Amino acid sequence: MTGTPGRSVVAAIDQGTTSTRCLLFDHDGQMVSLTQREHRQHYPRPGWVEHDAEEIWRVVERIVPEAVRQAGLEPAQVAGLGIANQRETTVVWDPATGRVLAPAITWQDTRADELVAGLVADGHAEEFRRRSGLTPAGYFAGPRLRWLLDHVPGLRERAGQGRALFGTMESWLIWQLTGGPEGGRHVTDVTNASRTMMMDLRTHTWDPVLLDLLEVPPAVLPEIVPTTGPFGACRTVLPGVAIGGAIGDQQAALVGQTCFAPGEAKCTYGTGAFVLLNTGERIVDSHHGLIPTVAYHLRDQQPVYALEGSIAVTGSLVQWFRDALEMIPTAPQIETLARTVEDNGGCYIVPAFSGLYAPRWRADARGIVVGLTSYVRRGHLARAVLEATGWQTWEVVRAMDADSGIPLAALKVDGGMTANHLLMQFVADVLDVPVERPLVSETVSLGAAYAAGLGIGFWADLEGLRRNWHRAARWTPTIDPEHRAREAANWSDAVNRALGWSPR
Ligand SMILES: Nc1ncnc2c1ncn2[C@@H]1O[C@H](COP(=O)(O)OP(=O)(O)O)[C@@H](O)[C@H]1O
Ligand SMILES: O=P(O)(O)OC[C@H](O)CO
Repeated sequence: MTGTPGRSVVAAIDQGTTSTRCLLFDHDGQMVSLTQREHRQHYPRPGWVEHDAEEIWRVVERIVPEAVRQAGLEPAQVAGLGIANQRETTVVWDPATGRVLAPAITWQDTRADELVAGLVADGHAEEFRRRSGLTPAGYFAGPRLRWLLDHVPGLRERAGQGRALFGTMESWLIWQLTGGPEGGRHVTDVTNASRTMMMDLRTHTWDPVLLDLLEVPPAVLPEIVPTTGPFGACRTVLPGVAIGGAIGDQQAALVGQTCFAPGEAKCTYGTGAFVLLNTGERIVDSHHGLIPTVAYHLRDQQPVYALEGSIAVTGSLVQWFRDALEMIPTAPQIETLARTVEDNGGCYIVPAFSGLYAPRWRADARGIVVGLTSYVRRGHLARAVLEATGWQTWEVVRAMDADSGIPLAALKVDGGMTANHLLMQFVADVLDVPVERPLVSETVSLGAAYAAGLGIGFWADLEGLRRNWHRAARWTPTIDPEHRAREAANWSDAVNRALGWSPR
């Protein structure tokens, strides 16, 4: 065993879309304690989704010491801290006061779509693709920063003078943890920076041409560092504890699932769903709507890349079914309701609430329910809600097979929705590959802990971590291929009907 004697655990913060968790892991990757707290979601206009970054920081200040206390430990017994975060969510703050200068614009927010459409219409799409690897979309952080610079009074002037800082959530938290206005470090990890449309995917530096196109002053940007930092040590919350790693949450899940070899893939089913395929040192240029992205970069090693299919709406459709339509009292009860019927009754739901992300990237799509007849019951709708997640995964995996030339052999899954057996069986059926869930379902936190632990020498190498992965559940395909083909055709037809919706 490596690590410092007396320091027996690594702490991980998983700053997610709906809540923040703090987990402590021991050397075998076993969870020692967990604390969690939700934060508020703000929907000031249709298509806008905001968070209060100060509220999230207060949550972190509270839950991290709680997790250490719950484990019966002192901060001095924590070997290191790792951070995983919701990606693309854009924060701007005042370095003198540590106060935010605007609400954080989250990754689900569509307000930058128009701006991106303008950049594309002006012929800049290829430039962004060539340099950042990304097909321009309002999903990425750079366009959101530009929106803020254009709309928050005085922000552009402040930014040019170094009186405003930009960061994604991990950057904001690291700055606070390392001292805030008293010398906090303004850094971002490379996996998060690769989601901004401002970073050169090969050199891992801010690209001056893209900054010009987005009219972003360099003074506002954090320094890009590898996944394992250096980030410095905490001056508050866990004083003296080294921040050993920071990583976007979907990349963290890839690490937590130990998908370290090219060809290994995972899908995390939370608010949205994110399929990541490890492509090793190769950047795979997508022709089918996927995102080449940095998977992780361990200091002094070659960066590892991934191909990603980002699906905006999966678990949030279940939430909508629960809260807006009041069809079920709790999310897990969707499975009970769906099991009251044999099939979807001819009904399909395309949840294009934020347009459609991968592989179609159509900002002009909106949600539809098709195939309604008087035969359709609530149970059929519940099936259609769950099947929407399966078919969206199918579209992404098909695109991945085409782009990478590596047909998927199996899919490792995690996230809140994987508690749903009906859904996981459906995913195995439509993908026609086995689907596997690990014993430690908190893979995002585990991945953040692994990043931190590798950064500080608590764990020696990636390969050793594979021994910590244990299978808890496996679903294998059982569907009749002809039935699958018919249903796939119906789904594709439904998606086509969701495109190009532009109400007057
Ligand atoms: N049994 C279930 N069946 C289907 N969906 C579920 C189930 N349990 C939770 N969910 C959905 O999973 C999501 C929560 O998963 P989680 O991994 O915590 O998400 P996030 O990290 O995005 O906040 C919610 O959107 C919820 O609707
Ligand atoms: O917080 P999650 O799990 O919903 O993940 C959000 C993604 O990182 C957005 O790209």
